[in-house]
Amino acid sequence: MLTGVILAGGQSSRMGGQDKGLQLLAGEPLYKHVLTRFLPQVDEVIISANRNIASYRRSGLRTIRDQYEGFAGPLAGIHAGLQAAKSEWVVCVPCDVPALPLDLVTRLWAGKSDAPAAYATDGVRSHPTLLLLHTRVSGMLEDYLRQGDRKLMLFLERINARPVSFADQADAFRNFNTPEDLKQWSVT
Ligand SMILES: Nc1nc2c(ncn2[C@@H]2O[C@H](COP(=O)(O)OP(=O)(O)OP(=O)(O)O)[C@@H](O)[C@H]2O)c(=O)[nH]1
Repeated sequence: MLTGVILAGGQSSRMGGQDKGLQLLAGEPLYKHVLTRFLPQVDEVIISANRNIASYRRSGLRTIRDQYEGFAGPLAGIHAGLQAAKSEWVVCVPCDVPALPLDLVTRLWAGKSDAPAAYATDGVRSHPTLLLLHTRVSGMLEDYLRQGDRKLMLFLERINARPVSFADQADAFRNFNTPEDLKQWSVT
């Protein structure tokens, strides 16, 4: 069994504070585009959010809040996902990558080798929020967060996470941070 977690609990400051996952793209909330491509790859999807919980729950999906208050960043959402998962392995994706690879999970799974985690790269940049990880790293993550550390890439280095290249589909990582990004999508 594999649990999928959509990370949708950020502040969306570059989106003017408007919840990014709920912004409309082609008439559908951004997170729903992600869900369409993600759901067939996992057994269950959980939404990790910090506000507008009722809107996310309307999708019928289990929606959880971070245990670390105050928008602690993606690692806090990953932590909440690891706590909530019923499976040993969890795969996380951000709510703002509507073209995410359809073979994301298969390739992360193959690329992790014997490591407890694997994350995507587009051949140039790392995309650490597209991440497969084993629940056995929960304790380490909890210690890390409790010490006030928030840097996702640094944590992934500590647990020896493997990068997995998706250089053949770099466009799949296009994401949305500003209202202009959303407008651009409709014209391209
Ligand atoms: N659960 C959870 N998810 C988060 C948190 N911070 C960011 N995310 C998610 O992680 C992904 C990447 O976040 P960013 O785009 O870097 O940050 P953001 O806060 O959403 O947006 P900015 O404020 O504009 O940087 C997005 O899918 C966010 O929704 C958090 O504190 N908790």
